[in-house]
Amino acid sequence: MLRIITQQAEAKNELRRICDRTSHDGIMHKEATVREVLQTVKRQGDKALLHYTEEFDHQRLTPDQLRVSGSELDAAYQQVSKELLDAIQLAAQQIEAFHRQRVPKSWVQFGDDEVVLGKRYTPVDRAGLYVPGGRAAYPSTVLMNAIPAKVAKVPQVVMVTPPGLEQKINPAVLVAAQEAGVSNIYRVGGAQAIAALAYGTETIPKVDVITGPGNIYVTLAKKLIYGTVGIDSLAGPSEVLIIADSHANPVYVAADLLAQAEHDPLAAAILITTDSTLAKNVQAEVKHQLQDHPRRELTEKAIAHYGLIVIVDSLETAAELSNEFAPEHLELEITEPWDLLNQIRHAGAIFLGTSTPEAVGDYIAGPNHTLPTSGAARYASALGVETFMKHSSLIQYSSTALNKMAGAIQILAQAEGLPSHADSVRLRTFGERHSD
Ligand SMILES: NC(=O)c1ccc[n+]([C@@H]2O[C@H](COP(=O)([O-])OP(=O)(O)OC[C@H]3O[C@@H](n4cnc5c(N)ncnc54)[C@H](O)[C@@H]3O)[C@@H](O)[C@H]2O)c1
Ligand SMILES: N[C@H](CO)Cc1c[nH]c[nH+]1
Ligand SMILES: [Zn+2]
Repeated sequence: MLRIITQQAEAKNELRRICDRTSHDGIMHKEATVREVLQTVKRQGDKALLHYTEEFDHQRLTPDQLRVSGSELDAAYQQVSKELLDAIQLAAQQIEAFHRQRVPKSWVQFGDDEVVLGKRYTPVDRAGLYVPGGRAAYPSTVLMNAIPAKVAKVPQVVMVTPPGLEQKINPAVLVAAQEAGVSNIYRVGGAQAIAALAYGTETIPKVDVITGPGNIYVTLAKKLIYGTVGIDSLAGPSEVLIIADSHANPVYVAADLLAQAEHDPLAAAILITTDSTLAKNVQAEVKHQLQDHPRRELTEKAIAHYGLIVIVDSLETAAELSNEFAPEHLELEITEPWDLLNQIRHAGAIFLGTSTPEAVGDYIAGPNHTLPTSGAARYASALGVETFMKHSSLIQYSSTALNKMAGAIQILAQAEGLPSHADSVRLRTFGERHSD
């Protein structure tokens, strides 16, 4: 049952609890498991991957099965319908068109005294994509991760994904990977896959950056491994927060809540509304739509633990509560969504108006669906081309410019107790060492 809350203080507490659901005490024992998995893969390589795949995915693999073979990749095309291939290709075009619009560009600026400053963008050498595959297959996530990497011109893009039942990865995932130019695919999921990409094993190459969403184990592994390797963001169990007024359709609102809840028992689905009738209708509609739901058990779990309806007195209050939650997806199902937009400060992706279900963004609109969750939208953003790039600062000084700045540099260096810093400037300008 989706609960309805009317008290602001209670709503704030509940929203905090839901936001923190991936870090509360009950989850901490999972962190211990993940730490052990990371250490064991670091020490034992492929042997550990096979061990954990048997333990967590219940699949017994041989070392040569870790890498998906060319014949399996070819066969995948025979196993997807023409309609599915067309949809994958359409989504790929839309995602590529969106991501090509804002490719970071190197720049230089010429200032006074022949000073040149700038930034030079370069791709990472090797990227590793995590494509989830525990409770659903995600060909859309392949595209959302591989296409920005390709646009960034990353020379080598590899992918990991859970082995699937009977060692068979969903063929749509394999087709999407080929359409998007992934060079190698490895049959391993969970924290062990993240460890393999971060440390490298006999079969899987060590990468420079790991991107892609995943469940709590994957997300904890990314958090713990950061620094050994770059990561995109903490894109964990999905969440949606919908702000709706009396004009919203309860049938659509309920469907949009369930569309995120069905991802994971740890998914979150929240409605904040100014209309108490809508609240009751959505509550009834969620119950109705769950009746024949093919993923009823897990969706009901998410709704029961991390589902919520809050009734508020104004859209301003709704925006304020939403900002505190910082949702992965925010839907504005209100008559004037653009008017409320300037009050929204934190959200991974914002869907405006009643004809924009979040699923449009999951599959086809073009913006990336790999988004920060559990409050990370307060400081992080959607995956993008820039995730696969870094920039080097460019600085060139003439002797005139150096002479002008020499005094200030030496004073700062002395204040920091770093005499050689001061010398490196003084020797070029006056020719005396600090000891002279
Ligand atoms: N935020 C985003 O951008 C975004 C996008 C798409 C999907 N998602 C999320 O991705 C997740 C996909 O989850 P999933 O489970 O379907 O697939 P997944 O691939 O993320 O996780 C499956 C893996 O988890 C590991 N695992 C399962 N139980 C374990 C246990 N008890 N101990 C240790 N490891 C264990 C297994 O090795 C398995 O391969 C969902 O939470 C979904 O909401 C998020
Ligand atoms: N809603 C997910 C991000 O939380 C992305 C997705 C992929 N396929 C379906 N949905
Ligand atoms: Zn989704």
